[in-house]
Amino acid sequence: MHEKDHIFAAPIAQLGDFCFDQRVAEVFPDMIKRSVPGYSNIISAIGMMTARFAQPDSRLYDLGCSLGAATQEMRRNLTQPGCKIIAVDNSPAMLERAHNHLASFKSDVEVELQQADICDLRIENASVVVLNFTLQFIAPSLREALLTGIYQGLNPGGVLILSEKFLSADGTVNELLIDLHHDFKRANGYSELEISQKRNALENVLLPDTPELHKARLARVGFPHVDMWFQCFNFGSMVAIK
Ligand SMILES: Nc1ncnc2c1ncn2[C@@H]1O[C@H](C[S@+](CC[C@H]([NH3+])C(=O)[O-])CC(=O)[O-])[C@@H](O)[C@H]1O
Ligand SMILES: O=C(O)C(=O)Cc1ccccc1
Repeated sequence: MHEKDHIFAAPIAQLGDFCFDQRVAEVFPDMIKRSVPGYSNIISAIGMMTARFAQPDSRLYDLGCSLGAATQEMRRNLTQPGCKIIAVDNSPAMLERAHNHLASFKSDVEVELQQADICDLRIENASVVVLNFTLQFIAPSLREALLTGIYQGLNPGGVLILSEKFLSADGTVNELLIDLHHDFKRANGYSELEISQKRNALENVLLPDTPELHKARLARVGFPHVDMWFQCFNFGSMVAIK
């Protein structure tokens, strides 16, 4: 059903920056499953946390929704009345496919798809906010303002689920985790060329922070309860509760 990711399989003479265009959108489910250790566990847990944290008559946000995998899991696990899921991405190719993907499931929950820059979005009356591997693509200078907006838009008792690729503060461990991630990609059928070309394409685009920086920043914007709930190699997910 879904296409296999061969985007970096042949040598690319002028390797530009990685972007979420139509070619990436077409192979995205395969790409993310073979590239992000723990991705499917994190998606399941987003559903479980939705079941716990969704408040009646509130909004749930999926920021940088891509094809809507997290949105679908939130929708499937939502039991509170009067809720609406707002799924946002700035890539038209992703949003078009998210629309088709979400339309293929039956559900009574209202989902609003928005093409927008999440940094320009006003978050309101939120009980659940998901940033599933999206903050890492936002310019570092804009990250704190985005998180401040999320904190302010969350209701008391609301949750932010923040999944990211991390940098380890210890250089030796950092190298180990990156090597293990490359082993994971090899085991999933990616060649050395695919691994190195994608790494170069992501270099200026995906800028990871350390877990320590994430925690300090989440505390600074106001979250009283913050911790990592999952990590596999240099990928993981944090929870922040208001
Ligand atoms: N400023 C921005 N505004 C809106 N969207 C953006 C912005 N910058 C990047 N994006 C979007 O963020 C998404 C990041 S992918 C998320 C996976 C998904 N959450 C999943 O659970 O499957 C993560 C990855 O590919 O590693 C892409 O769709 C971008 O278009
Ligand atoms: O593939 C990688 O190296 C990653 O860091 C994960 C990823 C997954 C999908 C799009 C961009 C980055």
